[in-house]
Amino acid sequence: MIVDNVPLPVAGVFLLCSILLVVFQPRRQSIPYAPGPPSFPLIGNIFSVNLAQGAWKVFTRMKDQYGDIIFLHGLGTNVLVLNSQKAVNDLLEKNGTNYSHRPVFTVAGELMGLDQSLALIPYGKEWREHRKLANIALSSGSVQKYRAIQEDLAALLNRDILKDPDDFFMHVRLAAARVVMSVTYGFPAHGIVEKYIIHAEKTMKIVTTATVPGAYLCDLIPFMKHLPKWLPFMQEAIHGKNMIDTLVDRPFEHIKSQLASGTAADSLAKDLFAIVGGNTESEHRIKWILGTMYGAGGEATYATVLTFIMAMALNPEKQMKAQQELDLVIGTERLPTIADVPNLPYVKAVIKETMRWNPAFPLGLARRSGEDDVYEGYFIPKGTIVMPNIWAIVSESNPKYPPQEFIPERFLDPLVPTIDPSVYAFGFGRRYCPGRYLAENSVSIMISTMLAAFTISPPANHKLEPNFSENMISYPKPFDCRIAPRSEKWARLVLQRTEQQEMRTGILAGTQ
Ligand code: HEM
Repeated sequence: MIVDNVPLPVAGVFLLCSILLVVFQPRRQSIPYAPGPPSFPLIGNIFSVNLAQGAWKVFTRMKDQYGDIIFLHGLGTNVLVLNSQKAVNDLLEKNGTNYSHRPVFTVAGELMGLDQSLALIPYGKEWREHRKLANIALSSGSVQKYRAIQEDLAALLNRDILKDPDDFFMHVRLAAARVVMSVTYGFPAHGIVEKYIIHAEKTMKIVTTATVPGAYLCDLIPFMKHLPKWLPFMQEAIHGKNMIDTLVDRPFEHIKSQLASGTAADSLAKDLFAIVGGNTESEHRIKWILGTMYGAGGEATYATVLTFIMAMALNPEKQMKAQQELDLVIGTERLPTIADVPNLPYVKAVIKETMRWNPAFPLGLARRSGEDDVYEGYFIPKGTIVMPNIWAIVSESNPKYPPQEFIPERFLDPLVPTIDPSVYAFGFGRRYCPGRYLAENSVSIMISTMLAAFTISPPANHKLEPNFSENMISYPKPFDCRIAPRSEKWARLVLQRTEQQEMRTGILAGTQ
């Protein structure tokens, strides 16, 4: 929790106010809250888990003691953790009317302006308008027209890795961002776009830190937003707002001028303008939908592909099995395409296992309850922050196969079926990830082409340990591995593939 940048006396006054609020708030009825860690007078048990750092593992361990739902409370904030697929289904899927709100983030939402983005907009009329457009533009049918771009950009990723394998983190990051940028705005992969991507990365660091429930004391004590602007957390909010405004505005102005001059390529932007036209209200909406796609879409794709690279370096025999399947089904004369993936059951199992082994959003994206509710005999007050613990769902997914091990075969076992990650990795119910189909195509083409062209091995001089960051989006922490073409022939094929597409489309040539 970011409390260290608020002067102590100020924090003290607001802490006192919130304690008084808690003490004098109306008493609830006698239905008990769900179990949770020991509670202290006034501050409750809200500080017993650090919500901003790896809380999913702590909650999963607590499941043995407290069960499928865990309640934390304190300083006027209530948090309910859902530790099983059943609890998630019962609340987030079946009772979507009550559980499709997002937490109120005073700093990220109100002060930085993110409450205009589809991911944070309060559940209601405006969210439905945004969501309707996003669903049309990103439906499984609509995203088919981006397949060729996704394949081209996966080929470009392979070329970058071939030329400079040690910098694979950067190449994957750039590839994931390029896909979202090309699909969202139709911009080519080089030139000014790289500046947009660098800016987006810096902005997303701010966003993912600020949108963890309780990240700022001000989120727990909202009237702190009236404090002077010179306070460090207010300065952070002002800086965040400037960064977010630039992220949303700059590419939008760029695409608008391309649309006006008739030079815009196929993109979500073009589709959305065609659907709703361009009055001021709809322009504002389109601007924020596009900005959200572009912000939300890259990070999780990047995290998933890096997790795959780490899994391959740790599991050479699984990698070999996938390569044998590719050689048998596709041959050794070309890279796979998105259309090939359904014919590659083991490669598909590797992709699913990657999303299960370390899900990009281990604690989902938090929700908020709109009304008081009772579940399994426990009281859930209105305004409770609800966290689906995807990590716990993953752990319960198949007792026959240890959850911490990378075993794609778990998805091919007809006798003891494992839950498909599409059931949890992209969220739940009405706020389910609208970018799922696009993301699945990106992830599967990047993974299958890398499997076809390269062998990924652990570093020669030290043991590789699987370590992941513990933020809202979980990535592998920086690690070394060796990535080499499977043969000279594969190296040539990778180069030829990008040369052909550069000649064919010019999309990679950087013509702005
Ligand atoms: C592997 C890649 C991805 C993963 C694992 C992923 C996962 C998720 C998850 C877990 C949520 C929260 C849903 C909930 O509250 O239940 C979400 C929301 C969202 N995702 Fe994705 N996502 C990915 C890629 C994308 C892409 C490519 C886009 C856009 C092009 C996108 C756009 C969004 C948006 C706009 C939301 C907010 C939806 C709302 O609040 O109504 N995501 N995603």
